[in-house]
Amino acid sequence: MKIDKLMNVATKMLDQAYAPYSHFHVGAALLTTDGQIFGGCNIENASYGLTNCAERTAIFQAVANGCQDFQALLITGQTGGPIAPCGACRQVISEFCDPQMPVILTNQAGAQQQVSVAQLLPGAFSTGDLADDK
Ligand SMILES: O=c1ccn([C@H]2C[C@H](O)[C@@H](CO)O2)c(=O)[nH]1
Ligand SMILES: [Zn+2]
Repeated sequence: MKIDKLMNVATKMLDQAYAPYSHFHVGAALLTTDGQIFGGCNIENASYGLTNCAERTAIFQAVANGCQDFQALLITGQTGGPIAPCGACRQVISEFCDPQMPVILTNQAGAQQQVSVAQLLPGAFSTGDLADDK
């Protein structure tokens, strides 16, 4: 897998982050099954709750460009250890990525931890749960 390439893209994304409130920059890089890479950064708002995380920016960017098949996601930030995606991102990742897809959690100091989508959000609410009600 192109982990080095994903790390380069995610690291470049740190410079695009719009984070005037937290000053905490996050970058993500999403690899499609056909080999394209979509980057994402966090984008904050004066109405704090409207903030969009780097992971969701990358996924939405890919979907808006016609890609919904993914093989890996890498996330990086200025954390002490591997960065931990928030609950909202875990839910959105679960919507678009297979439970077994690798997610590589990193920081800028060289930490790297690989987990699966299922490990990030065990028992995720999904489209199948909606059908149960009908
Ligand atoms: O995995 C993460 C964790 C946090 N953030 C952003 C949201 C906010 O802009 C800032 C501080 O929470 O970092 C992300 O983009 N991804
Ligand atoms: Zn998030």
